[in-house]
Amino acid sequence: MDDKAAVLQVHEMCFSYPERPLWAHWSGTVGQGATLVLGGDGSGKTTLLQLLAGDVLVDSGTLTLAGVALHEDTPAYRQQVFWQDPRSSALDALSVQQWWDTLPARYSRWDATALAAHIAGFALQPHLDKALYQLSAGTRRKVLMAAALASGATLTLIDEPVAGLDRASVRYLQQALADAAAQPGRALVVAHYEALDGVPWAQVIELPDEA
Ligand SMILES: Nc1ncnc2c1ncn2[C@@H]1O[C@H](COP(=O)(O)OP(=O)(O)OP(=O)(O)O)[C@@H](O)[C@H]1O
Repeated sequence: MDDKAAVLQVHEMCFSYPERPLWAHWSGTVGQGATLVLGGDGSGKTTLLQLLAGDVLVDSGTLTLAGVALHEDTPAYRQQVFWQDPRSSALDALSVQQWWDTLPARYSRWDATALAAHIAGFALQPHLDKALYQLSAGTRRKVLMAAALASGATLTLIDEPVAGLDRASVRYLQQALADAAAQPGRALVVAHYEALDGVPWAQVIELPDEA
């Protein structure tokens, strides 16, 4: 990819867990549009999203998002990222609406009109006053993805988007991802264990299976 078109540049990234090396001097770019991270169980998809988010720090190497280097200005880098681990319990006590209400102050390009469309598209209206811990895994994912898509964040990271989703929601997600990916200057990175049809992927990053 032409580096000038890159939203995110990764240079010489190294990262290992104890006894599990994952990245050794990897360089690459993520451009505008939708990127699929494809890999089986344990291949490192979630870790890659955490690294790109600046949530887990690289052992060495640099990540630069829209001109901001993570190691030089970590808050400014993270400010441009939407990342919410679907397995985290950090938001559990909040209702869906309470959590969403915190987000326009956090994301300068938050799109309330898009959120209203995602509520309808994912059939979330009956769940807005429920606490996140009360939601099924599929509904919780839809709540996270509605926020991710509406955030307008320069880099939006989504892990395992279709787990627990009904067919109508998967169809809506494909369309909503395509629409978000068409927004200028926006990169969406989606991790999934197999190809996800119906999304115009600009790029695929394939991870080798766990040895
Ligand atoms: N905190 C950790 N400490 C040590 N090893 C870890 C840790 N988190 C993940 N791993 C290991 O790193 C590898 C990649 O894990 P990761 O969760 O990133 O993969 P994944 O592709 O998202 O897998 P899955 O789809 O099963 O969640 C796996 O071998 C996993 O066991």
